[in-house]
Amino acid sequence: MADFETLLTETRGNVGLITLNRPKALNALNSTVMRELSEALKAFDSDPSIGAVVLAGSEKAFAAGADIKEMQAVDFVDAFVGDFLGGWEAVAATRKPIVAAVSGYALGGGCELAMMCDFIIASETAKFGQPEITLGVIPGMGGSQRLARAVGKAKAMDLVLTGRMMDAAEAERAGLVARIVAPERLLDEALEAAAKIASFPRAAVLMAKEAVNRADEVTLAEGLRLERRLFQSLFATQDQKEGMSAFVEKRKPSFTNR
Ligand SMILES: CC(C)=CC(=O)SCCNC(=O)CCNC(=O)[C@H](O)C(C)(C)COP(=O)(O)OP(=O)(O)OC[C@H]1O[C@@H](n2cnc3c(N)ncnc32)[C@H](O)[C@@H]1OP(=O)(O)O
Repeated sequence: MADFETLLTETRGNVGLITLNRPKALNALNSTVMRELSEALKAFDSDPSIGAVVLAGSEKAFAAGADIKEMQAVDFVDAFVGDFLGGWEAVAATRKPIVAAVSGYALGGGCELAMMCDFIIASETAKFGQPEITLGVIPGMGGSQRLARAVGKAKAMDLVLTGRMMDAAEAERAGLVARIVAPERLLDEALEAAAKIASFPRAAVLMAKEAVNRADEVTLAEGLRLERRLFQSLFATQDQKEGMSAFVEKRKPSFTNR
Protein backbone atom coordinates (compact mmCIF):
# COMPACT_ATOMS: atom_id res chain seq x y z
CA MET A 1 0.00 0.00 0.00
CA ALA A 2 1.26 3.51 -0.90
CA ASP A 3 2.34 6.08 1.69
CA PHE A 4 -0.38 8.62 2.36
CA GLU A 5 -0.24 12.23 3.49
CA THR A 6 -3.62 12.34 5.21
CA LEU A 7 -4.25 8.72 6.25
CA LEU A 8 -2.59 5.89 8.08
CA THR A 9 -3.28 2.41 6.79
CA GLU A 10 -2.43 -0.94 8.30
CA THR A 11 -3.72 -4.49 8.36
CA ARG A 12 -4.83 -6.31 11.49
CA GLY A 13 -5.12 -9.94 10.42
CA ASN A 14 -7.72 -9.95 7.66
CA VAL A 15 -9.02 -6.45 8.49
CA GLY A 16 -7.82 -3.27 6.79
CA LEU A 17 -7.61 -0.29 9.15
CA ILE A 18 -7.66 3.25 7.77
CA THR A 19 -7.18 6.14 10.20
CA LEU A 20 -7.84 9.70 9.05
CA ASN A 21 -4.78 11.70 10.02
CA ARG A 22 -5.10 15.49 9.80
CA PRO A 23 -5.10 16.17 13.54
CA LYS A 24 -4.48 19.93 13.27
CA ALA A 25 -7.61 20.36 11.14
CA LEU A 26 -9.78 17.89 13.08
CA ASN A 27 -9.57 15.57 10.07
CA ALA A 28 -11.30 18.06 7.79
CA LEU A 29 -11.91 16.34 4.46
CA ASN A 30 -10.03 17.98 1.61
CA SER A 31 -9.41 16.77 -1.93
CA THR A 32 -6.25 14.94 -0.85
CA VAL A 33 -8.19 12.95 1.77
CA MET A 34 -10.82 12.15 -0.86
CA ARG A 35 -8.23 10.89 -3.35
CA GLU A 36 -6.15 8.99 -0.80
CA LEU A 37 -9.13 7.38 0.92
CA SER A 38 -10.48 6.19 -2.45
CA GLU A 39 -7.06 4.74 -3.26
CA ALA A 40 -6.71 3.01 0.11
CA LEU A 41 -10.21 1.54 -0.08
CA LYS A 42 -9.62 0.31 -3.65
CA ALA A 43 -6.43 -1.39 -2.50
CA PHE A 44 -8.17 -3.15 0.40
CA ASP A 45 -11.16 -4.02 -1.81
CA SER A 46 -8.92 -5.82 -4.28
CA ASP A 47 -6.69 -7.50 -1.67
CA PRO A 48 -7.88 -11.11 -1.26
CA SER A 49 -6.39 -11.33 2.24
CA ILE A 50 -8.71 -8.55 3.50
CA GLY A 51 -12.33 -9.29 4.37
CA ALA A 52 -13.52 -6.01 5.92
CA VAL A 53 -12.31 -2.49 6.65
CA VAL A 54 -12.46 -0.18 9.68
CA LEU A 55 -12.42 3.58 9.11
CA ALA A 56 -11.47 5.64 12.17
CA GLY A 57 -10.55 9.20 13.05
CA SER A 58 -8.99 10.59 16.21
CA GLU A 59 -10.38 10.71 19.72
CA LYS A 60 -11.46 14.36 19.25
CA ALA A 61 -12.81 14.10 15.72
CA PHE A 62 -13.80 11.40 13.29
CA ALA A 63 -13.95 14.34 10.85
CA ALA A 64 -15.19 17.91 11.42
CA GLY A 65 -16.53 18.16 7.88
CA ALA A 66 -15.43 19.07 4.41
CA ASP A 67 -12.44 21.41 4.51
CA ILE A 68 -13.97 24.88 4.76
CA LYS A 69 -10.65 26.56 3.99
CA GLU A 70 -10.37 24.61 0.72
CA MET A 71 -14.05 25.17 -0.17
CA GLN A 72 -14.19 28.87 0.63
CA ALA A 73 -12.93 30.08 -2.77
CA VAL A 74 -14.70 27.56 -4.98
CA ASP A 75 -17.09 29.21 -7.47
CA PHE A 76 -20.17 27.76 -9.13
CA VAL A 77 -18.52 26.86 -12.44
CA ASP A 78 -15.61 25.11 -10.68
CA ALA A 79 -18.05 23.23 -8.46
CA PHE A 80 -20.44 22.19 -11.23
CA VAL A 81 -18.02 21.44 -14.06
CA GLY A 82 -15.54 19.75 -11.72
CA ASP A 83 -18.35 17.75 -10.01
CA PHE A 84 -17.15 19.02 -6.64
CA LEU A 85 -17.37 16.25 -3.97
CA GLY A 86 -18.43 13.69 -6.61
CA GLY A 87 -15.28 11.65 -5.92
CA TRP A 88 -16.64 10.61 -2.50
CA GLU A 89 -18.92 8.13 -4.28
CA ALA A 90 -15.88 5.82 -4.32
CA VAL A 91 -16.37 5.15 -0.61
CA ALA A 92 -19.92 3.88 -1.02
CA ALA A 93 -18.81 1.89 -4.08
CA THR A 94 -16.46 -0.25 -1.94
CA ARG A 95 -17.76 -3.82 -2.04
CA LYS A 96 -16.24 -5.07 1.20
CA PRO A 97 -17.96 -3.95 4.41
CA ILE A 98 -16.64 -0.82 6.09
CA VAL A 99 -17.20 -0.24 9.80
CA ALA A 100 -16.96 3.41 10.90
CA ALA A 101 -15.41 3.91 14.35
CA VAL A 102 -16.61 7.36 15.37
CA SER A 103 -15.25 9.32 18.32
CA GLY A 104 -15.76 13.06 18.85
CA TYR A 105 -17.03 15.26 16.02
CA ALA A 106 -18.63 13.74 12.92
CA LEU A 107 -19.97 16.92 11.34
CA GLY A 108 -21.06 17.81 7.82
CA GLY A 109 -18.96 15.73 5.45
CA GLY A 110 -17.67 13.81 8.50
CA CYS A 111 -21.17 12.62 9.34
CA GLU A 112 -21.77 11.93 5.66
CA LEU A 113 -18.56 9.91 5.40
CA ALA A 114 -19.58 7.83 8.44
CA MET A 115 -22.94 7.20 6.75
CA MET A 116 -21.21 5.99 3.56
CA CYS A 117 -19.79 3.19 5.70
CA ASP A 118 -21.94 0.11 6.35
CA PHE A 119 -22.50 0.74 10.02
CA ILE A 120 -21.30 3.07 12.71
CA ILE A 121 -19.87 2.12 16.08
CA ALA A 122 -19.68 5.28 18.18
CA SER A 123 -17.84 6.25 21.30
CA GLU A 124 -19.92 7.83 24.09
CA THR A 125 -18.21 11.11 23.12
CA ALA A 126 -19.40 11.14 19.50
CA LYS A 127 -21.31 14.15 18.18
CA PHE A 128 -23.11 14.07 14.85
CA GLY A 129 -24.48 16.96 12.85
CA GLN A 130 -25.04 18.55 9.46
CA PRO A 131 -24.06 22.19 10.10
CA GLU A 132 -23.67 23.13 6.41
CA ILE A 133 -26.63 25.52 6.67
CA THR A 134 -24.60 27.67 9.09
CA LEU A 135 -22.08 28.17 6.26
CA GLY A 136 -24.65 29.08 3.64
CA VAL A 137 -24.76 25.68 1.90
CA ILE A 138 -26.47 22.32 2.32
CA PRO A 139 -25.07 18.78 2.70
CA GLY A 140 -23.23 17.77 -0.47
CA MET A 141 -21.84 14.32 0.32
CA GLY A 142 -25.15 12.52 0.84
CA GLY A 143 -26.38 14.02 4.13
CA SER A 144 -29.86 14.98 3.00
CA GLN A 145 -30.40 11.51 1.50
CA ARG A 146 -28.58 9.04 3.76
CA LEU A 147 -29.49 10.86 6.98
CA ALA A 148 -33.18 10.97 6.03
CA ARG A 149 -33.11 7.25 5.24
CA ALA A 150 -31.27 6.45 8.49
CA VAL A 151 -33.21 8.57 10.99
CA GLY A 152 -36.41 9.52 9.16
CA LYS A 153 -37.58 12.85 7.77
CA ALA A 154 -38.39 14.62 11.06
CA LYS A 155 -34.99 14.27 12.68
CA ALA A 156 -33.11 14.73 9.39
CA MET A 157 -34.98 18.01 8.80
CA ASP A 158 -34.25 19.09 12.38
CA LEU A 159 -30.51 18.44 11.98
CA VAL A 160 -30.13 19.78 8.43
CA LEU A 161 -32.21 22.91 8.97
CA THR A 162 -30.98 23.91 12.43
CA GLY A 163 -27.40 22.69 12.09
CA ARG A 164 -27.50 21.40 15.68
CA MET A 165 -25.41 18.47 16.88
CA MET A 166 -26.77 15.26 18.40
CA ASP A 167 -24.86 13.15 20.88
CA ALA A 168 -24.17 9.42 20.58
CA ALA A 169 -27.18 8.40 22.68
CA GLU A 170 -29.59 10.40 20.52
CA ALA A 171 -27.91 9.08 17.36
CA GLU A 172 -28.32 5.50 18.57
CA ARG A 173 -31.98 6.03 19.50
CA ALA A 174 -32.56 7.55 16.07
CA GLY A 175 -31.01 4.57 14.27
CA LEU A 176 -27.89 6.28 12.92
CA VAL A 177 -25.52 4.38 15.19
CA ALA A 178 -25.41 0.60 15.58
CA ARG A 179 -23.58 0.44 18.92
CA ILE A 180 -22.17 2.84 21.52
CA VAL A 181 -19.09 1.90 23.53
CA ALA A 182 -16.74 3.55 26.02
CA PRO A 183 -14.06 5.64 24.27
CA GLU A 184 -11.26 3.26 25.24
CA ARG A 185 -13.16 0.30 23.69
CA LEU A 186 -14.00 1.97 20.38
CA LEU A 187 -11.22 0.76 18.12
CA ASP A 188 -11.16 -2.77 19.54
CA GLU A 189 -14.94 -3.08 19.21
CA ALA A 190 -14.80 -1.95 15.58
CA LEU A 191 -11.84 -4.21 14.77
CA GLU A 192 -13.55 -7.18 16.45
CA ALA A 193 -16.75 -6.56 14.48
CA ALA A 194 -14.77 -6.28 11.25
CA ALA A 195 -12.75 -9.45 12.05
CA LYS A 196 -15.99 -11.34 12.67
CA ILE A 197 -17.34 -10.19 9.29
CA ALA A 198 -14.04 -11.09 7.60
CA SER A 199 -14.24 -14.62 9.06
CA PHE A 200 -17.42 -15.37 7.10
CA PRO A 201 -17.51 -16.57 3.47
CA ARG A 202 -16.52 -13.64 1.25
CA ALA A 203 -19.23 -14.11 -1.39
CA ALA A 204 -21.98 -14.27 1.24
CA VAL A 205 -20.65 -11.14 2.97
CA LEU A 206 -20.52 -9.14 -0.28
CA MET A 207 -23.99 -10.31 -1.28
CA ALA A 208 -25.41 -9.49 2.16
CA LYS A 209 -24.01 -5.94 1.91
CA GLU A 210 -25.35 -5.51 -1.61
CA ALA A 211 -28.80 -6.83 -0.68
CA VAL A 212 -29.21 -4.56 2.36
CA ASN A 213 -28.00 -1.51 0.40
CA ARG A 214 -30.47 -2.18 -2.41
CA ALA A 215 -33.30 -1.83 0.13
CA ASP A 216 -32.80 1.93 -0.10
CA GLU A 217 -33.05 1.96 -3.88
CA VAL A 218 -35.68 -0.45 -5.19
CA THR A 219 -39.27 -1.46 -4.53
CA LEU A 220 -39.97 -4.13 -1.92
CA ALA A 221 -40.91 -6.65 -4.64
CA GLU A 222 -37.65 -6.04 -6.53
CA GLY A 223 -35.61 -6.14 -3.33
CA LEU A 224 -37.18 -9.43 -2.25
CA ARG A 225 -36.52 -10.95 -5.68
CA LEU A 226 -32.89 -9.79 -5.61
CA GLU A 227 -32.43 -11.18 -2.11
CA ARG A 228 -33.90 -14.55 -3.09
CA ARG A 229 -31.75 -14.82 -6.23
CA LEU A 230 -28.58 -13.95 -4.30
CA PHE A 231 -29.55 -16.41 -1.56
CA GLN A 232 -30.18 -19.16 -4.15
CA SER A 233 -26.86 -18.47 -5.87
CA LEU A 234 -24.96 -19.09 -2.64
CA PHE A 235 -25.97 -22.76 -2.88
CA ALA A 236 -23.40 -22.98 -5.68
CA THR A 237 -20.59 -22.23 -3.22
CA GLN A 238 -18.39 -24.70 -1.33
CA ASP A 239 -18.76 -22.51 1.75
CA GLN A 240 -22.54 -23.11 1.88
CA LYS A 241 -21.87 -26.88 1.89
CA GLU A 242 -19.18 -26.43 4.54
CA GLY A 243 -21.23 -24.09 6.75
CA MET A 244 -24.27 -26.34 6.79
CA SER A 245 -22.29 -29.61 7.10
CA ALA A 246 -20.34 -28.12 10.02
CA PHE A 247 -23.58 -27.21 11.79
CA VAL A 248 -25.04 -30.71 11.33
CA GLU A 249 -21.76 -32.37 12.38
CA LYS A 250 -21.50 -30.06 15.42
CA ARG A 251 -18.06 -28.70 14.48
CA LYS A 252 -16.61 -25.32 13.56
CA PRO A 253 -16.80 -24.53 9.84
CA SER A 254 -13.61 -24.10 7.87
CA PHE A 255 -14.45 -21.61 5.12
CA THR A 256 -12.28 -21.26 2.00
CA ASN A 257 -14.04 -18.32 0.31
CA ARG A 258 -14.94 -20.59 -2.61
C1 LIG B 1 -19.82 18.27 2.85
C2 LIG B 1 -20.20 19.66 2.86
C3 LIG B 1 -20.97 20.05 1.70
C4 LIG B 1 -19.93 20.57 3.75
C5 LIG B 1 -19.25 20.47 5.05
O1 LIG B 1 -18.87 19.49 5.60
S1 LIG B 1 -19.04 22.02 5.70
C6 LIG B 1 -18.20 21.75 7.20
C7 LIG B 1 -19.13 21.33 8.26
N1 LIG B 1 -18.42 21.37 9.53
C8 LIG B 1 -18.43 22.43 10.32
O2 LIG B 1 -19.04 23.45 10.05
C9 LIG B 1 -17.63 22.29 11.60
C10 LIG B 1 -16.50 23.29 11.61
N2 LIG B 1 -15.73 23.18 12.83
C11 LIG B 1 -16.15 23.63 14.02
O3 LIG B 1 -17.24 24.13 14.16
C12 LIG B 1 -15.22 23.50 15.16
O4 LIG B 1 -13.93 23.28 14.66
C13 LIG B 1 -15.57 22.32 16.11
C14 LIG B 1 -16.87 22.63 16.86
C15 LIG B 1 -15.71 21.00 15.36
C16 LIG B 1 -14.42 22.13 17.15
O5 LIG B 1 -14.18 23.37 17.80
P1 LIG B 1 -12.81 23.58 18.62
O6 LIG B 1 -12.90 24.94 19.21
O7 LIG B 1 -12.56 22.44 19.52
O8 LIG B 1 -11.65 23.51 17.52
P2 LIG B 1 -11.26 24.63 16.44
O9 LIG B 1 -10.24 25.52 17.03
O10 LIG B 1 -12.45 25.24 15.85
O11 LIG B 1 -10.61 23.72 15.30
C17 LIG B 1 -9.29 23.23 15.37
C18 LIG B 1 -8.65 23.44 14.00
O12 LIG B 1 -9.38 22.66 13.06
C19 LIG B 1 -9.82 23.51 11.99
N3 LIG B 1 -11.10 22.99 11.45
C20 LIG B 1 -12.14 22.48 12.14
N4 LIG B 1 -13.11 22.12 11.32
C21 LIG B 1 -12.70 22.42 10.07
C22 LIG B 1 -13.28 22.28 8.78
N5 LIG B 1 -14.48 21.70 8.58
N6 LIG B 1 -12.55 22.70 7.73
C23 LIG B 1 -11.34 23.23 7.86
N7 LIG B 1 -10.71 23.38 9.07
C24 LIG B 1 -11.40 22.99 10.15
C25 LIG B 1 -9.96 24.87 12.62
O13 LIG B 1 -9.97 25.87 11.66
C26 LIG B 1 -8.76 24.89 13.54
O14 LIG B 1 -7.57 25.13 12.78
P3 LIG B 1 -6.85 26.58 12.82
O15 LIG B 1 -6.64 26.89 14.28
O16 LIG B 1 -5.61 26.37 12.03
O17 LIG B 1 -7.82 27.52 12.16
